[in-house]
Amino acid sequence: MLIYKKFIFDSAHFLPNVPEGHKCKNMHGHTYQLTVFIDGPLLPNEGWVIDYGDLKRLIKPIIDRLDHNCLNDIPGLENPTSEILAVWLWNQVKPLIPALKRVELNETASSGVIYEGE
Ligand SMILES: Nc1nc2c(c(=O)[nH]1)N=C([C@H](O)[C@H](O)COP(=O)(O)OP(=O)(O)OP(=O)(O)O)CN2
Ligand SMILES: [Zn+2]
Repeated sequence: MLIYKKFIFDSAHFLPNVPEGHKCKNMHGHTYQLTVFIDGPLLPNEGWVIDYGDLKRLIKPIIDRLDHNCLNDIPGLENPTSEILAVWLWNQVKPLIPALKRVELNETASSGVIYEGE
């Protein structure tokens, strides 16, 4: 069974590698929405795959590194496109939650990325 939990965070960024004149060369901010999907068996006693509270406890410290910070200042996020941030989030979460199946990251209401590992 696939379950999910969403996290919202606000971060500033700019994209250093876009051409001069591209709007994303300028520092700006987004309210990102991250959805993590966990795949596992329905545990018969608990009646759940994993406690949503445990997901929050494990993932919130990662989100706290991003929230109200400039992504470009974080090692590995020097070029913080949605794609690179999704891979970075995957690499942070996967060791903590091996049952991680997918991350979905929305940068805006209309733009986002889905990553399921290599
Ligand atoms: N493939 C990618 N393209 C773009 C990325 C990205 O991470 N991956 N990022 C940006 C910028 O961060 C930009 O701030 C967001 O662009 P966009 O979705 O075009 O934002 P808008 O709010 O202008 O989009 P609307 O069309 O108004 O919804 C650019 N490209
Ligand atoms: Zn942006």
